[in-house]
Amino acid sequence: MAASTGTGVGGGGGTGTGGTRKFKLQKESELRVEVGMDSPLKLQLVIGTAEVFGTELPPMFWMTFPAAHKFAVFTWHGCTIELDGISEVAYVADETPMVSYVNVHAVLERRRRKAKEALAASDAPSTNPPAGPRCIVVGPTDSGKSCLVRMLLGWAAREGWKPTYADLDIGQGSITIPGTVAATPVEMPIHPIEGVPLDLPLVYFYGHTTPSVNVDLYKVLVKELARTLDIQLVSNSEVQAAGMVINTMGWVDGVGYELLLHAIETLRADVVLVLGQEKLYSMLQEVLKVRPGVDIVKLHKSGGVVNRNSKYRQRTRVLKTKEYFYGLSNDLSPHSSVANFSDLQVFRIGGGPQAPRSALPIGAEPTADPTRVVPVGFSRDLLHVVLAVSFAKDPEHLLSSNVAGFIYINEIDMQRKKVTYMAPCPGPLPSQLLLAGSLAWTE
Ligand SMILES: Nc1ncnc2c1ncn2[C@@H]1O[C@H](COP(=O)(O)OP(=O)(O)OP(=O)(O)O)[C@@H](O)[C@H]1O
Repeated sequence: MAASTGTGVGGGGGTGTGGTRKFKLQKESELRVEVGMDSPLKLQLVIGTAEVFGTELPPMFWMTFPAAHKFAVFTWHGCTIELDGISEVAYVADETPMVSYVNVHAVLERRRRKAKEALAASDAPSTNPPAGPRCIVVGPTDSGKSCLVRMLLGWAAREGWKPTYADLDIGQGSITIPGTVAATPVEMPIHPIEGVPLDLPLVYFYGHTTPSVNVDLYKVLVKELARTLDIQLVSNSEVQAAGMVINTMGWVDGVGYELLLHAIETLRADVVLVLGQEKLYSMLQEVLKVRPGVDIVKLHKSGGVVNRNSKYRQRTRVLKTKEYFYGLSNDLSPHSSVANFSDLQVFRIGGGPQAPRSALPIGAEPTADPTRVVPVGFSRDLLHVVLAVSFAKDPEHLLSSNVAGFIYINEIDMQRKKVTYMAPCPGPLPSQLLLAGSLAWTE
């Protein structure tokens, strides 16, 4: 990708720059920015029109992007952008894959219209009603999947659709906290800083940030998510016609590849967008040719996508969890409560012997059952752990139930048998059934 560094006007762009500076962008170019690690950066659109990953910027309005944020401001027709604050990187690039991305949007748009017309014409409920496109975005880590997903959702919402956003990325997912698979309808373009507005998302708790910890559990949860979405979609033709945009993990080899195929099949994706990897594209083409009606499209990775190291990813995960309780700019006040150990029941999924040795064939070793629901006693091990509050009515349904939200364990008093926890809002918890994984965070 050719990149013309900083068409700075009266201040200059480039690396590690501070102060106020302007950038003039020609049509179909973008300003790529990496905010400094320690302080936020302000940005405003001075002239013309521009968008950040599918969401239009309001004119003459300073927006504050948090420290370490990486993004691009793209313009279809030309614009002038002003920055104020420290940027590690800020340069203008005139070669982007945006035209190919918007062409995909145009195809999805036609399919939505067709589904809407077909739904309007069919008066009797059917077991296989016409549906909008189910588009899944796949590719290795840091190939720009999440940003493409945002753009496709944003462009659809701008046309008045309400597509369903499903996020299967447990490492860097953006709907609630890491360690979950989730879905939510998107009614308006996703805010470049605040993210998806959470209008009762459907969330399943996996509890870990890598799928290899419990591959079977991950598959069960994706299946449950798909099943519940199917039920919801059938009763709402507007959402049904708008279809889905699905984000996936960047793990595309071995078990990761198997999980991708599982997701494509389980969520019945019919448009597979492969970002930035020829090998993955060929493999999927070969495997999916037996499934007619599935289009596989190869797309270029943007030259602007930034590689994030494991330290950066870990930091993002902590910030995302913190944001759940405190809000993006510390604008929420989480509530602290004390409960008796006997008031709450904590469980973990996975582990424990599957069957007693006596019930197994001679010579066979009992293996851990990855989907077994195991009670967890209160101990200091639960200190600083994030627990999910399940919607399950009883422990038998914990595996298949979605969750209402999360609490954080601040203190465990083993002598008085009391636990102090933080919840996003006051009042009793919607359920006493809690799920633990390996998600923890020290304030
Ligand atoms: N055109 C661009 N200019 C500047 N930054 C960009 C651009 N596109 C993406 N980025 C940034 O690059 C990083 C990686 O992009 P993104 O999150 O979309 O990748 P991903 O494939 O979803 O990664 P992962 O699989 O690891 O979650 C993000 O911080 C994103 O904001």
